[in-house]
Amino acid sequence: MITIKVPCSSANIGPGFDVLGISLSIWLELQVTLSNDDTSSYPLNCALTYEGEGADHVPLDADHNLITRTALYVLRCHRQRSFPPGTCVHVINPIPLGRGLGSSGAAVVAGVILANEVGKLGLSKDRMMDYCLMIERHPDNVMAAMMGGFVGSYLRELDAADMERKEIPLAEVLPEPAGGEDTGRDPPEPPVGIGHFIKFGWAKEVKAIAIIPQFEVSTAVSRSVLPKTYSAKDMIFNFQRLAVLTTALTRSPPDADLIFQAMQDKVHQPYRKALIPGLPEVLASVTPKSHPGLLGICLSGAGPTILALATENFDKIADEILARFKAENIVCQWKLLEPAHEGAQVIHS
Ligand SMILES: Nc1ncnc2c1ncn2[C@@H]1O[C@H](COP(=O)(O)OP(=O)(O)OP(=O)(O)O)[C@@H](O)[C@H]1O
Ligand SMILES: N[C@@H](CCO)C(=O)O
Repeated sequence: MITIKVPCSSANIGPGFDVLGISLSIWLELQVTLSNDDTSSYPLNCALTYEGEGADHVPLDADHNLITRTALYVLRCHRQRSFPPGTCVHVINPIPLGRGLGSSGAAVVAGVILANEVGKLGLSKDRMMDYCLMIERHPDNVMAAMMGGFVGSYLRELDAADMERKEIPLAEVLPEPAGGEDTGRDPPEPPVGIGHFIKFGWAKEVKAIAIIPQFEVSTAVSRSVLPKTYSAKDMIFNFQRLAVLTTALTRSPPDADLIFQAMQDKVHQPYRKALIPGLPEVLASVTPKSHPGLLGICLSGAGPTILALATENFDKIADEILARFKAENIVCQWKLLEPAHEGAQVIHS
């Protein structure tokens, strides 16, 4: 059996919109077997089963599921028209969908690795990232999920021909149904080296409290409310904090006042409050003074999950945030998470 494990991730960490991501300890798992079973009656030759978050509505045929559609894109770029006969994939997904914990990023990373394994493609993690970035076009979640830990990344400026390939509409990269219009043509291959990254340190005492509301905000909707242009003042506000934050989070013991201020943001959070009732009040509800141990608080990815970084007092910090959401009639669960420094893993057994 081949086991593929991909961590969830929290993107932005306040000022680092589309730049920063941290992978965290909730793991999407694929259990993959290549057997003599006849899978020819399944779409694309792949028998897919699923348990966990999204089990009641995630598509379960390989033609429509994000993980297998992603895998098929990579296979077709390598002139393999479907999965090898006898492919069975069981998905175990504890990552809540559409909550800002990188569920789609994990699914895309898992799909690319699935293709690499069943297609015996021998791609490096760096090259697999290019395929991920053709699908999830902002690098923060996929880079953290693939590489692990606290990661900063940028997309390289591509030359005109590569840029054209990179900007091919998503519907052409990832048609749905995936096998619906197999024209026999190979799909657009990604340019090489689209995204570059660096792993930052992470002070060992810093843990992540994820407060997860019981409603979904799709990333596409949450991006559609953002402005197209920003004032120099707001950009400089974020740049100043971003530069300080990436080092502040490596220092032991962490400086709570420095980190709290460095996690403020003027680029995405203010615009997303319309989608997340009570967001400004939640973000203002805990400070290092009111809740010792708290380092900083922000929206996780595109929301609605709230990420609070802290060294202690986890229950009290979570209780306060839960109470603020409750005042808006929003029920949440919360989890204490650790960084997943290893990133995506493949285990052969
Ligand atoms: N395990 C999975 N299997 C199939 N589809 C999935 C899986 N995980 C996520 N998806 C798809 O991705 C969608 C959620 O992606 P979306 O980008 O909106 O949110 P997110 O990735 O959870 O949050 P964020 O990007 O803010 O961290 C789901 O509605 C579903 O279509
Ligand atoms: N940087 C992205 C992360 C969500 O996928 C955003 O905030 O829209």
